[in-house]
Amino acid sequence: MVQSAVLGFPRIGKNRELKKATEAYWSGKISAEELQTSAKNLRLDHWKLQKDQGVDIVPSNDFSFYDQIMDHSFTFNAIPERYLKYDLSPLDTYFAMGRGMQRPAIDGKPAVDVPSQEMVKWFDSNYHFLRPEVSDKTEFKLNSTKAVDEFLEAKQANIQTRPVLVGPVTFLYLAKATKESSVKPIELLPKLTAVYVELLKKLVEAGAESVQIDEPILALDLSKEVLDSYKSTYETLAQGGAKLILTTYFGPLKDNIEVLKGLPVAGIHVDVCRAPENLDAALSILDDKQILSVGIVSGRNIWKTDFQKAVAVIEKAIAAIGSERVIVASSSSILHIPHSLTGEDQLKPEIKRWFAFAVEKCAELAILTKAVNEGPASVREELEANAADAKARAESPITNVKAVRDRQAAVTPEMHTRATPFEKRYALQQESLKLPQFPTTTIGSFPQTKEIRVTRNKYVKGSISAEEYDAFIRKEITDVVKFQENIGLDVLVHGEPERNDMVQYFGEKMEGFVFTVNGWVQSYGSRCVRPPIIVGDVSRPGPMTVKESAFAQSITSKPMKGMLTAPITILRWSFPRDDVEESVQAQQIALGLRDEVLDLEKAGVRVIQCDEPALREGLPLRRADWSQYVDYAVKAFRLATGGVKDDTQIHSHFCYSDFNDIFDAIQGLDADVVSIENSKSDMKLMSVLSNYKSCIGPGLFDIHSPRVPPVEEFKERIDALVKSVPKDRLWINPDCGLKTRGWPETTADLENMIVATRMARNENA
Ligand SMILES: CN1c2c(nc(N)[nH]c2=O)NC[C@@H]1CNc1ccc(C(=O)N[C@@H](CCC(=O)N[C@@H](CCC(=O)N[C@@H](CCC(=O)O)C(=O)O)C(=O)O)C(=O)O)cc1
Ligand SMILES: N[C@@H](CCS)C(=O)O
Ligand SMILES: [Zn+2]
Repeated sequence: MVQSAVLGFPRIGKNRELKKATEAYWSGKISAEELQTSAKNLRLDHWKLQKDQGVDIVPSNDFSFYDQIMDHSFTFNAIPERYLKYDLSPLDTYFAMGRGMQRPAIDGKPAVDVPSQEMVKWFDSNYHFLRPEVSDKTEFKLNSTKAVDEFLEAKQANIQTRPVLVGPVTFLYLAKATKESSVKPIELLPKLTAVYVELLKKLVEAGAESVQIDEPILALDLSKEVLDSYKSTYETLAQGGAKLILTTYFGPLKDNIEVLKGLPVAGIHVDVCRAPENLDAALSILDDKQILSVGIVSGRNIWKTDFQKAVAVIEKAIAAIGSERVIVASSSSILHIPHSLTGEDQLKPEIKRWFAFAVEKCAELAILTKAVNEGPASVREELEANAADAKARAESPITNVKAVRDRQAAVTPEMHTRATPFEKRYALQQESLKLPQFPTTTIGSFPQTKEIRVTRNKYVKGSISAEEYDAFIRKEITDVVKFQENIGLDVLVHGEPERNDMVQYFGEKMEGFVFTVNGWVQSYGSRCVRPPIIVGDVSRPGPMTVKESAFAQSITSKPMKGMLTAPITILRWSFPRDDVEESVQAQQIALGLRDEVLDLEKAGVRVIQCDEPALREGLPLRRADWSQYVDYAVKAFRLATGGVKDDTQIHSHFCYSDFNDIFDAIQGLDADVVSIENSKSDMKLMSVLSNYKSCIGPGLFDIHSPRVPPVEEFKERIDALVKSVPKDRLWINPDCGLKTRGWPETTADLENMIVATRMARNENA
């Protein structure tokens, strides 16, 4: 019999219970025990839910208080010394690794001041993980039995789960070596693998029938050294005695499939949503006992699975190896999609029928499994309904809007190019903006206070009027503008108080998108987003930001930066269509933004920032596919911004990435100023900065942490930057927007940043 499996379930909870409980713990409103109880209840709910939908193999240890990779750092004792010296509880040590900690000495306990670990994107998704840090001094040992405890917790509730571990090769590949270390992380594999064996033995003792071991890096281009390490690593892991299902996802395995041949694992999992060719590749290397887990229900998008096509794929696997050896699975963890469609009653029924969220994906897995086990007739109604939904979507008029397609057909190469080269137009901008050396600015958002969120919530629910909400937003903008003037920033922002989210807000203003009320997806830690869904051709019916930016400019003599989200970020942080190329969707969004940019310019806004933080994460996982992506991504940005006058200054912003990979693309955007996250990545940008041809503002402080760097730290960072960036090209700014910060630390951060900038100006005048 074929079995169904989920590789990981969203942990945040139907109503973001985990977010609320963790944040309540951080603010001292609930105890550690209360937090643990909430987490336990959620885990139990989620196991039951998956079982109730009919899933055979449900995961455990997919739960995390902050991030599953950080859980592994913690489990295997890859905890940098800086988190251990304060004698914090294990839970607080863990959270300090995730979000840093800064607190004064209290009750005889010493003051704590420690930044968080580096946060990076999980492959090409909008989820972020905390990069493990290792060194030759790291003493791997079993520091936590979380995986075993959660397995036993489920067992106690009579639910047999399959524990999930991130594989040791992936863990070390994603890790970085501490500065003092002379060892490459991957060289630590033998030491780390020995501890994995210990953990696997414990899981087997506890009763685990099989263990899911995730090696997603197999979808990347890998060096021979990394590929060669699989054989010895998995031969050692076999000593743990667990039946291992080695899990790959997010892309084609291509030649990497060869390293899986002959590995002592019970089975392998491949993603056939992203890469249908993985099926044949996997079938070609399995031995005559190994299981094939077919990842056919997408863990990355919200579209209903095409049952007819999926059944054909599964039947092919069954024909090749027999039904006892086939598992029908989600393509990856379904962490990346919202919890459930229940309650999304605002969605038009004719569109809602196109979607499946996490709970519905579980039901899809059960239906597909039944279809192949008991024959299509056993689920005839479901198959017919699914086919009718697909047909209705294909025939919907919103998927092909003539006016949008005509406009796309009329795009010319000239529309992508500014009239004058950077050097000349920057001189004109300097003349008009009159900015000092090392101009200071922020990335756009200021603290989204409880009051802002609650007021917006009232407006959305209709308990305050549009006029009252507008007046509230104007007051917020006024306060933020006055604050920036007082503190001495040079290029101001309006603070983005009217925006629920930098992508959702724009989606809501454009045609072609739909929205959820509760479709939250974890982005990092307790932070969630509600990605809009692109269902049809996209266009912009009217101005989206002009009212707020023009108002903000009208109340100050300093330059006000208009703030937009750029095409690729709108596309990537939404759920894109799967029936149209992403390049086409990016161009549609770009045309809408082009109109907005020109309207802002007309309204007297002389500096316009188009944030493109998702540019790096959009890079395909394989280098061979990069140039095609970079080409349309860069064109989309240039189409959005290329129509402005010479003295209108275009900014862009990037965060959370390894920029070395996209440096040429960033240069290709032809923006006048870019701000780039830098503070947490050990200033690793420095090596490429001197090659950048326009102005650049490497971020000076980490906005994810409440920790306030002292003036000296800011000054050291500026001094280091002055050595790499020409003095007339360096801008000073934070890493990213300040929306997640409170006002006290925002004020202190910016004050310190400005004091340090003034010191640097005096020294470099
Ligand atoms: C820059 N980043 C972003 C990414 N993706 C996006 N789509 N958007 C981004 O900004 N990816 C990379 C990074 C990830 N960083 C972040 C940073 C911050 C958040 C965040 O703060 N998320 C908020 C939710 C934001 C939001 O949608 N707010 C709405 C609804 C607020 C709300 O919860 N309202 C309550 C009622 C009010 C109350 O009592 O507080 C409710 O609905 O119950 C709004 O402001 O209107 C978060 O809270 O997690 C995300 C990613
Ligand atoms: N303008 C946005 C960019 C975040 S990446 C902000 O400031 O929040
Ligand atoms: Zn950012």
